[in-house]
Amino acid sequence: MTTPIISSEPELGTAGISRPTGIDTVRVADLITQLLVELGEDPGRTGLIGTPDRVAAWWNAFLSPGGAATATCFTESHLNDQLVIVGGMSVWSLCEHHMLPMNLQVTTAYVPNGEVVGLSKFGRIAQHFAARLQVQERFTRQLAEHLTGVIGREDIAVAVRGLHLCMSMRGVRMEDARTTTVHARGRFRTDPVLSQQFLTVTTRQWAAS
Ligand SMILES: Nc1nc2c(ncn2[C@@H]2O[C@H](COP(=O)(O)OP(=O)(O)OP(=O)(O)O)[C@@H](O)[C@H]2O)c(=O)[nH]1
Ligand SMILES: [Zn+2]
Repeated sequence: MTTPIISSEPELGTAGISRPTGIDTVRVADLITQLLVELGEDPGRTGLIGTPDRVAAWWNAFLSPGGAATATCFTESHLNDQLVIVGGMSVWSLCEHHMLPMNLQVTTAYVPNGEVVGLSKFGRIAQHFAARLQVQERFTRQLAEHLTGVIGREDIAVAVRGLHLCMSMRGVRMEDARTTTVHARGRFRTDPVLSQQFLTVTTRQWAAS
């Protein structure tokens, strides 16, 4: 039987936002020691002393990066037709098929309607959804769906450009491959001008980076 590439749906929509944080670092360090042995290494040699603890600490930090997926909003009653694009955000996640890093460059956009969202929150929310074993497409959708809840309307667009180490440092070994995913909702689906403005700004930012 073929294993589906996107095989699981660990978190639907905005559900599961308060994921349990913290792992058993002692147990994880012990497992890393076992892995080193299986890989033919001597976990007691000088260079590897402390490695299992460091790896366990890294997993702990990766899975619970701090910062909730909540957003601070400010009333701006006169603002109801401006396009706000926050780009240049870069987060690291782990591909769930190979457990190798993927770098995700994220651009988000929305149209305020009497309220603006604190800009840093777009980055924090992106970090929140990156801090797990992921696939880029699911990350993109989770971010868009969560932001829809934050602004209380559907007028959200998210574009992500991914560099997958499983595709560049191993396997097919294509170092320049980049994957682009776009999730447009509300007016970003129905208004071609808005959609075009979003894509133009996004692609210009990516070209410049
Ligand atoms: N759609 C999608 N695929 C991904 C993502 N990250 C990794 N993959 C792919 O997951 C697939 C796993 O394919 P498999 O055939 O099971 O694994 P594999 O033999 O290691 O495949 P190769 O990478 O081609 O060597 C690969 O094609 C990866 O490129 C992602 O974020 N989204
Ligand atoms: Zn992979």
